[in-house]
Amino acid sequence: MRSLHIIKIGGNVIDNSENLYHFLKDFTALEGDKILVHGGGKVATQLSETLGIEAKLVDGRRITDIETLRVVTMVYGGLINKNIVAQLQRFGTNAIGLTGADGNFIRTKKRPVKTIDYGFVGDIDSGSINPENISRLLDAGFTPVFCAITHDGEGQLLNTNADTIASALAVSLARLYETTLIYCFEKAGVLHDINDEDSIIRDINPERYQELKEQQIIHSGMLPKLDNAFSAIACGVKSVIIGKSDDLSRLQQKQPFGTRLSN
Ligand SMILES: Nc1ncnc2c1ncn2[C@@H]1O[C@H](COP(=O)(O)OP(=O)(O)O)[C@@H](O)[C@H]1O
Ligand SMILES: CC(=O)N[C@@H](CCC(=O)OP(=O)(O)O)C(=O)O
Repeated sequence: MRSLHIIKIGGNVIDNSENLYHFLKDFTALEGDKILVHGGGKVATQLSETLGIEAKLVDGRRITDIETLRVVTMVYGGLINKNIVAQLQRFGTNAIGLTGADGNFIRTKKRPVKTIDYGFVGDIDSGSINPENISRLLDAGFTPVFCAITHDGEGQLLNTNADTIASALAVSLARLYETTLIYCFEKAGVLHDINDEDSIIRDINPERYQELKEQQIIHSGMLPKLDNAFSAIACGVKSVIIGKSDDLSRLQQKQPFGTRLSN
């Protein structure tokens, strides 16, 4: 089975042009098939506020009314995606920038209204992704770069969390590839003390995860990231790593890199 790396970068890396430059250079140097997934929540929040549209997030998920959908489509599908693609092309990666609507790669369902109406937010289910289609792109020599925009198949674009997209792609492609999912962000990994970059927790299994949650060592944005990560492992993804975008080259050099999750 061929190996595949699915790497996700979040808003704090994208927002810092120097960090983004180094990350994309190291991403290019990584050998073998690979897919990049990017968020950009921080940039979307900044632009919303500039435009006088209040940004509302509940449990890390953006309430996406029609105005906000316009903003995130422009920011994720346009500004950030095309900027990343152009930079990758400069480094020699033949990147192709995609929303989930392009090629019908990721079809989602609008989140049903329960206690909260999230608006135009799309949830991924088991039929959302066709791995054979994505595999064809990889075989043709392209490196797909997915943003956080998906569609419902009936003409409606939807906003979908980028961590969730990365995890769902990894699960779906695990049928065809030996898949490694890597979440890159601005810290060195899951830290014992969030203010101490040397306090990396090298390995976490589900039992340790429970303890770390109870001790409130892991909180906020790290909770959905780890929930996504453990569900990916449970569904056949070979390994999940959470680490700093600046340290990606360590992977190629087989040096310790971030936090590794295991069952
Ligand atoms: N134990 C921990 N180690 C590292 N980060 C943590 C931890 N617990 C909570 N976090 C928080 O999780 C955040 C990462 O989640 P998020 O902001 O969703 O990432 P992304 O940049 O990928 O969107 C970090 O910026 C940090 O504030
Ligand atoms: C529904 C939902 O919350 N979508 C996310 C998509 C972007 C994202 O995930 O960006 P980061 O990875 O930078 O946080 C949002 O609009 O914030």
